Amino acid sequence: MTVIGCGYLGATHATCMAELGHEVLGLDTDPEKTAALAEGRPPFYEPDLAEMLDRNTRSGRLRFTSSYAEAAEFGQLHFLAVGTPQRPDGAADLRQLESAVSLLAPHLRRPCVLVGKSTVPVGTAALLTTTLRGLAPVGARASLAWSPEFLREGHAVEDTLRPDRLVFGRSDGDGRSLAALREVYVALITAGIPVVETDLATAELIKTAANSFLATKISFINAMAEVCEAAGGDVWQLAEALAYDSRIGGQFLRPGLGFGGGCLPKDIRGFVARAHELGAGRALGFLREVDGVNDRRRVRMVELAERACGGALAGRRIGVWGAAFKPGTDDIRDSPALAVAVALRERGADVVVYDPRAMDNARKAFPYLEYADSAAAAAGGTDALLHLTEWQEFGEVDPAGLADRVRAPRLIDGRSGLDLDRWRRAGWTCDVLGHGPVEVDRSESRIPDATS
Ligand SMILES: NC(=O)c1ccc[n+]([C@@H]2O[C@H](COP(=O)([O-])OP(=O)(O)OC[C@H]3O[C@@H](n4cnc5c(N)ncnc54)[C@H](O)[C@@H]3O)[C@@H](O)[C@H]2O)c1
Ligand SMILES: O=c1ccn([C@@H]2O[C@H](COP(=O)(O)OP(=O)(O)O[C@H]3O[C@H](CO)[C@@H](O)[C@H](O)[C@H]3O)[C@@H](O)[C@H]2O)c(=O)[nH]1
Repeated sequence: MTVIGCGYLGATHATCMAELGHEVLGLDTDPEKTAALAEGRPPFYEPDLAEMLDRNTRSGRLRFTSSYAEAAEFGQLHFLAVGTPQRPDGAADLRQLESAVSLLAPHLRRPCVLVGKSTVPVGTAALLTTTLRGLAPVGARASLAWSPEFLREGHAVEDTLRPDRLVFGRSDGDGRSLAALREVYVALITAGIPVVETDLATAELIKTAANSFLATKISFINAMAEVCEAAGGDVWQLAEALAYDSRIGGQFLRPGLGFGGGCLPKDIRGFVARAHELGAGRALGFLREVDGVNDRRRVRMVELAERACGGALAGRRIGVWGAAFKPGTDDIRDSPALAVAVALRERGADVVVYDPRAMDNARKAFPYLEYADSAAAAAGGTDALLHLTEWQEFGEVDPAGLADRVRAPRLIDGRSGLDLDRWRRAGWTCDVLGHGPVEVDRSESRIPDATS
């Protein structure tokens, strides 16, 4: 099989497929990426991936190329894992997918199945089927299926090898695609992973619906945080009490700085845009509010920093702990932490950032921010310290040792994971996003995605 597009999703998928015993050829148009992968080095940080990649490249089961002719010759199953980033108008940009199918199709010589794994607006598989039919030689008998991916960065390997479910979407009467997918995933299916076999449109929709639900859950609890701030309630206790209700559950109910990353923000916007095209825009109106609540978390964080600095940020030094959009990854796409860091800088603060894994990516994207090489160094000499990505390392820092190094021992916690009683005992003033009085109407304010 081949895996076309070897980014966060594709490199992990290719490696895990090889781990399951398949012969895999990964293809990417970025030669630096394929060169690193071929040497067994992932071009990004993902726990457990490096060792598995190294093992499978050394065994020869996993290889990489940038040649579509080679890929067409190699496999009868071609997974499509290229990017579907957000367009300026909010819709999904499908050019990488269109290009991948257009480049592969003319080389196909024997019956094969293309399987989309990228996250797409409903109707994309039908469009790509037309492209495929137009460009593939008749004898190739190429068909297209859609099997969306649900892995989380930071848990990508375990999520690929032990997913909650598999979704196989295929066009009417295309038993060949289903048989091929069942064969590829036989080990997982035998282990009891549920499979939903459906049509192409439903498969595409399942993915965007899942991400929309997750985003909605996060924004729901962050909306409760806004109300708690106004009413003097404690959103953490509220979340805990909701989580005991097994119908609600505790996952994706952590209040704080909200969601970022290369998936949830763009996927809810792409879903809204597509629903409008289909004349079903009203059905997804609530997702705009989900997005709006999420934006306001970033605005609120900046306000808390401003207040902690006596009302003005100009000339103040602010330490930012975290650059990745969440712990466990070096991915900074639409990172809430960096959006806040950039907004503080724009308001005149000197901002110094530290992240255990995402420093290189952050430096490349925001060379004008200052970077420190440790959590303690980022805190040094600051007027306020912001905890914005909940890496375990930050929870292990001794606040007493840090208090002497800062200009003022003020912490603002935008995430969970710090023992704030300990920080307070060490002399720190601690504000928590989600507590404290609301002072201004933020309905019109917005901090745009700093990484777009
Ligand atoms: N990152 C995740 O955790 C995750 C999880 C589930 C689904 N997804 C979805 O998977 C898709 C890929 O996401 P990602 O995070 O891996 O993106 P990414 O940007 O990290 O990877 C995309 C890769 O495709 C390559 N590429 C672009 N055009 C190409 C072409 N024509 N031929 C071959 N390679 C090409 C790029 O060089 C890049 O390496 C998106 O649709 C995303 O929404 C991502
Ligand atoms: O209770 C929570 C849970 C998460 N987050 C934030 O939400 C964002 C997304 O987190 P997560 O969903 O764990 O990360 P992703 O790797 O982006 O994974 C999502 O996006 C992928 C790409 O579509 C899907 O495959 C996954 O199923 C889906 O969880 C991050 O910024 C988190 O900090 C919260 O603020 N509160």
